[in-house]
Formats: sequence, C-alpha cells, structure tokens
Amino acid sequence: MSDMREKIMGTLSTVALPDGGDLASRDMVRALSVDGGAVSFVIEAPTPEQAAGMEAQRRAAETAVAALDGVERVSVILTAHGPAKAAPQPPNLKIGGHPKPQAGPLPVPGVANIIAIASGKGGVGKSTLSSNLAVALARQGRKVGLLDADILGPSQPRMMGTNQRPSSPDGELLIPVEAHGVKMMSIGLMLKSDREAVVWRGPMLMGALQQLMFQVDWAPLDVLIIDLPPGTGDVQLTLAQKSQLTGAIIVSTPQDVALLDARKAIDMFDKVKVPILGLVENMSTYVCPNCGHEAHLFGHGGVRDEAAELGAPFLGEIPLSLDVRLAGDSGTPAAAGAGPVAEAYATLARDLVARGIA
Ligand SMILES: Nc1ncnc2c1ncn2[C@@H]1O[C@H](COP(=O)(O)OP(=O)(O)OP(=O)(O)O)[C@@H](O)[C@H]1O
Repeated sequence: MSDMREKIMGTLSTVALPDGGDLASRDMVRALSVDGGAVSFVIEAPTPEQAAGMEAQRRAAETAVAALDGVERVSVILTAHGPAKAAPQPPNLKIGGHPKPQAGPLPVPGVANIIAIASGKGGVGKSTLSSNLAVALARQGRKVGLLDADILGPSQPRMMGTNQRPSSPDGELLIPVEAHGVKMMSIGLMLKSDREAVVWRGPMLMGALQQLMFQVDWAPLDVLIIDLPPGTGDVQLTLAQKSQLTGAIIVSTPQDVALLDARKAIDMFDKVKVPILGLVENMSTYVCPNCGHEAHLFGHGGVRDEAAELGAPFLGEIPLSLDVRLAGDSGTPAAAGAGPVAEAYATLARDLVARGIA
C-alpha cells in the first residue's frame, strides 16, 4: 500500500460507526483511488437500511481525508451490499394448470386429518357447514384449515369475510389467509373480484385443487376441512385419488330428493374407498323467532333414518335459521357467536374432536 493510501486508511480508522468499530476495522472502504491530489472511495454498508443512517460518517470521512497533506479533492460515495430487500411479491404461482402426475394419494405435509364436506345436491348448505364447523373447531382450540374446493363457485371468501390475496414470499408456497382463527384458502382469493367467473375444464380444475392442497403452507394443522362442489364429479375424484382423506361428511336436507343425491355421493366415496365419517341434517327444524312454533319445512329426521339404513354415524342436525344465512352473508359464521345454532355447530365439532379426527 502506498504511503498515501496508508494515511487515508489510518484516518478512516478514526471515523467511528454508531454500532461499534470504525470504517477501516469494519472493512467498509471500497474502490479507494488516489490520483495525484484527487482521492475517491466508496463506503459500503452491509444493508441499505444501515447506509441510510450513515450520512454523518460519510461527511466525517470526507472532511478528515480532505485535511490530509497532499489531498486536494475528495469524493466519497455511500452505498450498500446488493439491492434493497424486495417488497413481498404477489404469488407468481399460476393456479389452474394441468395436474401433475402423482403415484397415489399423499398426505398433506403437517396436516393430521383431512375431512371433505360433501353433498349430492347443490344448495343444501355444504359451504355453510364447512365454514361453521371450521370456526367451531378453532374455538375449541384446534388448528384448523379451510380449503374451498368449490372451484367454479367459491363462496368461502364471502362466508369467512375476507378478500385478502394470499402472498407467496418464495414464489413456491402460498400462505393461507387467516379469518376467525382459521387458515383459509380459496380459488376465490386468487380472482380479481368475486364476480369473476372461473371457466375451466376438468383437467384445469384438478390441477388447481392439487395446487391448493400441496402448494399452500398449511402446516401445522389438526384438521383441514375441504368444502367440495356439489355432486360426484372430477373434483371429488381428484381429491380422493390425490390426497389421503380421513373421510367425508355428507350434508343433506331431510327432503327425499336431497337424500337421493346424498346416497349417490356416499356410493361414490365408497367406490374410491373414502370412509364416510357421518351424515349431517341441515335446515332441519325451523323455530319461528316470533311465536316459537317449530316447523319442518323440508321434513325432519330423514337424514337420521338414512344414516341408520346405511350403517353410517348420524352426526347431528343444524336448524334452519335466519341467523345462519345472515351470518354467512355478513362474513362472520354463526358458529363464531352464541345461541342454539352456534351450540349445534359446537356439538358437532366436539364430537369430531372426541373421535380423534379433528
Ligand atoms: N341451517 C341454515 N339455515 C338457514 N340458511 C342456511 C342454512 N344452511 C345454509 N343456509 C343458506 O342456504 C344457502 C345455500 O347454502 P350453501 O351455499 O352453504 O350451500 P352449498 O351446498 O354449499 O351450495 P352450492 O351447491 O352452491 O355449493 C346460503 O344462502 C346459506 O346461507
């Protein structure tokens, strides 16, 4: 090192840093150039944040070096290692590709139980049961995930009251959003608005479902509740073939026509060897909020009888209640509140916990 460079480094060792050491001992001086009386160098801080707080040291270094004999001009630039940390990026995962080949059903890492909520017929209350059961389980201290697999008609963002777009800091895994103590993921959260319709064919649906199960950072969960689309189509089959399901809960209203479709759903799960965990009767009794009269708009007890006939557990009944509908539409499931309906969901949740499957 020339005398002049040594003198400069010696001078820079007198410029102390706020967090200890000095410019020389912390090895922050780069590209030192001495050209006649013109001196220039760079102070390189470890992070952009630290560099932002070091203007005083830059000026002190400039003044100290300018005072050395033989120095006529000094130029000191303050910089930092690498670019500033990037802001969290929106996920670059493209949801909805063709499914990836997979040898057989796989567990979802870190998820103890996977329960599919299914029905044969549409509109019987699958999504409502899924969100309420998830919230009731979370209130009982369980770690719960809710996957909206109704990919063509996602309703969980509305029922759980969130439109937050999931992030993916590493561009590999999506971080589920949290609502009412439940980790939630829905294709609805990836759409630009909840009015945007998804127009996909079977393979795209299956690919999307596979991604929502395996490319989401679910762990750790005691139970993942999957809200299925109605019927016995591609999504149900994909789910049974790709993931190790603990079993399925079948929701039905007590009407014969709904029960007929429920039987088809049960038959499908039997064929793909997914255990039926039990049946739930939704929209069971209606209690008039004015006079307390009980009415059975869709019949009563049909699901219990059906369960007995099939040898499947009957898990319980959820009353037909205006509160359930209003709560679902408002984004806070009824199970998050108090009263007979919240208690009905809590009972259902307790039963699943007692059976060691949630
Ligand atoms: N126990 C209940 N009491 C009152 N309204 C209910 C009850 N269960 C569901 N509903 C209402 O019925 C409608 C249909 O329910 P939901 O969307 O849960 O059905 P689904 O079976 O998931 O429908 P889809 O076939 O469209 O997926 C919703 O408006 C919901 O608020």
